[in-house]
Amino acid sequence: MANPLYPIFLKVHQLNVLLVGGGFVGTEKLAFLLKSSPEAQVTAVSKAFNAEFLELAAQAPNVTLIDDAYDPKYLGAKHLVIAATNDKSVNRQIHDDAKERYLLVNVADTPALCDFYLGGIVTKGNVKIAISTNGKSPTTAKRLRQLLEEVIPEDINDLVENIHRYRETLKGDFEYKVEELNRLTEVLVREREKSL
Ligand SMILES: C[C@@]1(CC(=O)O)C2=NC(=C\c3[nH]c(c(CCC(=O)O)c3CC(=O)O)Cc3[nH]c(c(CC(=O)O)c3CCC(=O)O)/C=C3\N/C(=C\2)[C@@H](CCC(=O)O)[C@]3(C)CC(=O)O)/[C@H]1CCC(=O)O
Ligand SMILES: NC(=O)c1ccc[n+]([C@@H]2O[C@H](COP(=O)([O-])OP(=O)(O)OC[C@H]3O[C@@H](n4cnc5c(N)ncnc54)[C@H](O)[C@@H]3O)[C@@H](O)[C@H]2O)c1
Repeated sequence: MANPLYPIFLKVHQLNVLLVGGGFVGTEKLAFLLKSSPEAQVTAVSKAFNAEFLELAAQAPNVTLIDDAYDPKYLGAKHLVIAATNDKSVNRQIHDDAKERYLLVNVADTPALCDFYLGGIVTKGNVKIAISTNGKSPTTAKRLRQLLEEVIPEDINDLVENIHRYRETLKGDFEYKVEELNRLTEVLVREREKSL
């Protein structure tokens, strides 16, 4: 089964996102984006915004609302585009205009037109896990997110912070640092193997 998706972790507070559509789906996409990245820079264009969308946007420092129908001029100076209107032909147009400009585009109602998917996201301090089902079952991505939120301990971040601090103290060449950090953390894998 082919699953060629390559996950990356975007700094959306330093990228410009265009979100078209301020209805149910637009709200869902904005909510998950802001949950993970509260300072995401988002320009939202829609003929109308629902109350929940307006409330979310009002609390976010970098969300700008534009009451208008989609126009290709809104693609200017953007890095990422999310099309979430309820008009398939408009969503298709946004896709085509974005591709013409080499922008990455997500069309919420048409997986085949997406350059990237938004995923289920688990955050525990500095640890972030993104989940996708290759576009096949968003409900499964949500359930896996909930499961991992439960089972991954909150103090996983203490481990990361401690190893980070130790890493900062390491002198020597790159090869030595790699060996030392691997030696130190080997026990994490070993203990797990023993308990299986
Ligand atoms: C993960 C999550 C992230 C987020 O939204 O940020 C996300 N969808 C979530 C929830 C969710 N979405 C839908 C349901 C209802 C049940 C169901 O269909 O399962 C539920 C569940 C619920 O709400 O309970 C309906 C739906 N979604 C898409 C379509 C169109 C289609 O498939 O054709 C339809 C049908 C519309 C219709 O029938 O009219 C499409 C996409 N949704 C994706 C992501 C991308 C694939 C991700 C992957 O690879 O798994 C992709 C391809 C594009 C995109 O949107 O990026 C978020 C959970 C976040 C969380 O809780 O942690
Ligand atoms: N990806 C997902 O997670 C997911 C989930 C459910 C539904 N969908 C699909 O997504 C689509 C959107 O559904 P919805 O429930 O959000 O609809 P909705 O009616 O709640 O919202 C649509 C929004 O698009 C805006 N809009 C319409 N035409 C526009 C234009 N030309 N320019 C700018 N804004 C415009 C409207 O003003 C409205 O705010 C549907 O096709 C639905 O099947 C996707």
